[in-house]
Amino acid sequence: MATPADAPEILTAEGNPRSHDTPWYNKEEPEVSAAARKLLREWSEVKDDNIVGRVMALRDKAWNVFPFPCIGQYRFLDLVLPTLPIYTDLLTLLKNPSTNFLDLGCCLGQELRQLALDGVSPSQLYGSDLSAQYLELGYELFGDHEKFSKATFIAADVFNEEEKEGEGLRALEGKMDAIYTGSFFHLFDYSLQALVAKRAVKLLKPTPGVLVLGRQIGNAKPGEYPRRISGGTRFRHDAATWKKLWEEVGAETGTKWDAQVQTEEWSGEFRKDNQWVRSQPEQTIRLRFVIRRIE
Ligand SMILES: C[S@@+](CC[C@H](N)C(=O)[O-])C[C@H]1O[C@@H](n2cnc3c(N)ncnc32)[C@H](O)[C@@H]1O
Repeated sequence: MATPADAPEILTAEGNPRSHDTPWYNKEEPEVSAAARKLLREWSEVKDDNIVGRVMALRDKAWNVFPFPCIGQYRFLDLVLPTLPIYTDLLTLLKNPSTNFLDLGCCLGQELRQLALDGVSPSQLYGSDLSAQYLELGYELFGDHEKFSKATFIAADVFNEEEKEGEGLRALEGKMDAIYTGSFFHLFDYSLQALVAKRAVKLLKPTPGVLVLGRQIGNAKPGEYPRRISGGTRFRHDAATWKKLWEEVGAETGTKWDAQVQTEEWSGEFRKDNQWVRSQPEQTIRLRFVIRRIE
């Protein structure tokens, strides 16, 4: 497998990564998608005229927690789960009140709010993130402390193996029917991704049919690529390496997984000072996936 450690990163964060001059901090107003507008209007009862201001103010608070490109570029409003081919079936599954859904690395938790708007009971919805501040900012963005109080949010490090029984993510082990991971695996190198996948296997009910869903950035030339903010690398998959990781995880956990993967080319361009700027290495792709336990 290629390891393009010398692959050019088009943009890096130099100096203070929280500076508003960081390449992926978009100083312009967000173009809020129709789907995100609908969610903010119908779930959060925000008036149309107030949406952009609310999103910009919230983005700056989230940026100060950690300057992820998805925060700087307002991608915390992306609603990807409803675009997965399995979404209608997922809603049908979650009509059963004994089923549970976890968004792992949920950040502000927009996908969970969409599920609730689409009729899933908040008591079946779980979100987890390293940052308690992001979880709190999610309540602030969606204005739903009360309305969403039956949902469960857990601030936890997915790699923390020291949790006591009944605490943190450990409290959810064996309880989930589906786990969503949006722009999450791609934060880590290959060996850490394998650990996340094994953690997901533990969090799911120990039975065929359970699902791991998500999206992430990859590369047609799969391998380890340098991180832009902190040191180290993150592994960029193509469909074949992503499937292979799940084969390996299956072999190590005594399970078997069918991975359906869609890929598309993606330049990762964004608006910066009225220009389009490339943010990702050559041959970057986006992957959307539905991974189902079959044994
Ligand atoms: C790029 S954001 C993606 C957010 C969201 N899933 C989405 O699709 O919009 C990645 C999220 O993973 C969280 N994260 C990073 N490392 C983590 C860890 N070790 N354990 C749990 N969450 C982590 C970050 O705090 C951040 O909210």
